[in-house]
Amino acid sequence: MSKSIEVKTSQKNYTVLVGSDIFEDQIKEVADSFNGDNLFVLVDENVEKYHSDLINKSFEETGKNFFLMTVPEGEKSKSVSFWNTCIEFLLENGVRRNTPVFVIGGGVTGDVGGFAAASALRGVPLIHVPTTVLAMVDSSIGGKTGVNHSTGKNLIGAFYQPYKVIADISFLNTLPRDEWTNGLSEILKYGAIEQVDIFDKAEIFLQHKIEEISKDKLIDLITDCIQIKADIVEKDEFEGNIRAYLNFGHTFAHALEKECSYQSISHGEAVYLGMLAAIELSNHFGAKLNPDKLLKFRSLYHYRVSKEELSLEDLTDHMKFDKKRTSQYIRFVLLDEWQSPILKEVRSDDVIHQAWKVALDEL
Ligand SMILES: O=C(O)C(=O)C[C@@H](O)[C@H](O)[C@H](O)COP(=O)(O)O
Repeated sequence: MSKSIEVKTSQKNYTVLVGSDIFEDQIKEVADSFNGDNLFVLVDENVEKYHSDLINKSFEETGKNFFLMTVPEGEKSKSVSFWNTCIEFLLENGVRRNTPVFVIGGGVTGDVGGFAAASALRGVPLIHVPTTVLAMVDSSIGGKTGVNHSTGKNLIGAFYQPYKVIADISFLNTLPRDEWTNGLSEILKYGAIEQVDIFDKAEIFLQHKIEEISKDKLIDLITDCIQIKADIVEKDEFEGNIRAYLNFGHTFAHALEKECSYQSISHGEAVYLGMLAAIELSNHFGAKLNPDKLLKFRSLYHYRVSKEELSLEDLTDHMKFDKKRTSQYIRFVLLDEWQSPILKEVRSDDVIHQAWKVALDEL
């Protein structure tokens, strides 16, 4: 079974294909749709480790020359310096405006590789091949590309829509368990901001061992999430208003990731705590949200950081670089009720600290 979603944006319309064992055929089909003789491939080092035979065979079968570069794992690759390495790789090997660049990996590879594709020659065709749950349901969709800066996460980048997204769930077979949980947070986010039945569908992660999850149910859930994101992106491509709702929990999360030097906490682990903090903050402003909807999934998260290591003042300071700010105050995505997100400026650090405390008690 495979499912496709069309994403319509001002830059381009594109297809997101979700299925199992679709990689090889899709690479050939996409490669055939371009005239030139060359292809570029940026691939995450772990994906390459487990899937190099499939990747090499698939690109060899296109009959074109392919230049392949490995992207080291981890958030350290989301840097200006590694973006520059990608640019040198593309330019020195003769990338042209019509040369497709395939970016194969999770959120880090997609973000930095996507930004390289967005900026080389002011834009070359980008094909996202997300290989993690997080990248399939979130980061490969909607055109956000970029790298981190010393002042904060994702502060340099561009909106650059891909030519196509190929989400082959067979790559998930080699994904470590904690990486599944990393993606679960973004799935739960869609439940919180938009579609209540996502919470029920996400229970497959509680009910089954990863290897026993039905492929059809997984494809169904991933497709639902992509459709929610596609609908939001179509209405507000450049985050003028409602796209910011996709940032639910992220103002807290990005601060946590920075405080942990992007090492001892993953993006998804941080988003989970960030959503708990955002729920507490929403309740402070009058919502009546029961956090059990999220806490039900707590056992799937294995944190390596303790609350004693974290300073509320430092965490709150990091939030001051958040991109959603339009004044001196931090702007949060909160909920009036489940599936009813709002943007709200919060003026009191004490109120923010209280939200942090409640979330960090989960550590
Ligand atoms: O696509 C979006 O818009 C999102 O905000 C999705 C987020 O889940 C994602 O983590 C995104 O990369 C965060 O972007 P940022 O603009 O807050 O850096």
